[in-house]
Amino acid sequence: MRALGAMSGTSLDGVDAAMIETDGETVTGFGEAAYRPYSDDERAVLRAALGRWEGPEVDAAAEVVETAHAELLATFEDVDVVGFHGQTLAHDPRGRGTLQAGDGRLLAEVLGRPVVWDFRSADVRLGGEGAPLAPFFHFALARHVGAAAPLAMLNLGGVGNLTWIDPAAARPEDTGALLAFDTGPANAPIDDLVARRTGERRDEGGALAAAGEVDERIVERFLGHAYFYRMPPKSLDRDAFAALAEAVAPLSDADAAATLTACAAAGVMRAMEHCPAPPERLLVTGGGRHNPVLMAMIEAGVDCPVQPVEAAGLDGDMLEAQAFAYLAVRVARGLPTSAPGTTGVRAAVGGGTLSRPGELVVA
Ligand SMILES: Nc1ncnc2c1ncn2[C@@H]1O[C@H](COP(=O)(O)OP(=O)(O)OP(=O)(O)O)[C@@H](O)[C@H]1O
Ligand SMILES: CC(=O)N[C@H]1[C@@H]2OC[C@@H](O2)[C@@H](O)[C@@H]1O[C@H](C)C(=O)O
Repeated sequence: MRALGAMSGTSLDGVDAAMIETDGETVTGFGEAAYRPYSDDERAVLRAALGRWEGPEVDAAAEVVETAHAELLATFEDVDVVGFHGQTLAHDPRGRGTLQAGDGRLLAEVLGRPVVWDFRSADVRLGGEGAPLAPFFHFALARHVGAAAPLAMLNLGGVGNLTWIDPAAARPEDTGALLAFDTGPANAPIDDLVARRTGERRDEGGALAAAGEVDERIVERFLGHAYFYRMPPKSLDRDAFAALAEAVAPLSDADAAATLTACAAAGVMRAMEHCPAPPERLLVTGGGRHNPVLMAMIEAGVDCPVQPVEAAGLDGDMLEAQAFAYLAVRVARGLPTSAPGTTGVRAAVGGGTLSRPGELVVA
């Protein structure tokens, strides 16, 4: 199938969309990709809805998400199925659940294509974390690149997530094939700091962090957070570490950026200790791989080579969009998308709702 995936990540930068060819098991090809940034006004609407479960802010955010996706996804041709992640506004799997803004029924109508959406709710209902979901795709990619030994994949988005993969397993849902979980906050606290202090959107190339000194006491206190004592699988809300912003408030811009970057790296180092066997290499995807200071700190703290996914011929800017294309095909085929090793769900489950054009009833 020619599947189109779309991801609007926790960094709130914009929508990534990418085509892949797959039967939901093997990836047979990669296709075009496109990106649509949110305008400052749109981003403000999304930001105002973060942490909310309902109300006018959430409705306004959903409209922004739907409009941006409709514009971007309509530019693709020959699409058999769309995987639409939406924008996570709130994530509390052990409490109120998980909320991704954007109605897939509406998108199916507008695009005239079947759309798979709401990927996380079923997993949460069955006792899972609802995240991360990219690991089943990471398993397919490990096969695609011909990995012969266990490897790890790290996504450095707003939040970080790690997947340890045994490519010798027959299927991703098999016991021992995958271990996945969120490592901690990654770029989100850095982006928020930079926005507050300088009005910029990110610490371009890690320049600010490179000019600062890490406050090790803050990093140590950060690692004392209960999250790091939980066994994986486990997942995080974007703003779960809000206290970090207060901790670095007294520091200079550069020292604060360096310290938050060190915290992101420290979360990854802790995470690597959970790998069931030493990985041959750590492949890094997501925007954080463009930050050389963050990459150097991670490299200094783990025992295996650390490389951007491009070293394996993959596209680290589009990998999550591709993941939701892949997962859409799995849902369409009735295959599972998460398992006890990836989300802690009680049994392997296929999460996602398939909506076809013509199903939407407007009251
Ligand atoms: N050149 C760069 N220099 C420094 N940081 C960068 C650069 N490019 C991207 N980033 C960081 O990467 C972030 C975007 O990463 P990405 O698109 O992977 O996140 P996301 O998909 O929104 O998040 P998540 O994976 O948590 O859902 C930016 O907000 C920024 O912090
Ligand atoms: C609830 C939610 O949207 N989680 C995101 C977030 O961003 C990174 C990390 O936290 C990961 O758990 C997940 O996204 C990726 C795409 C995933 O599900 O694999």
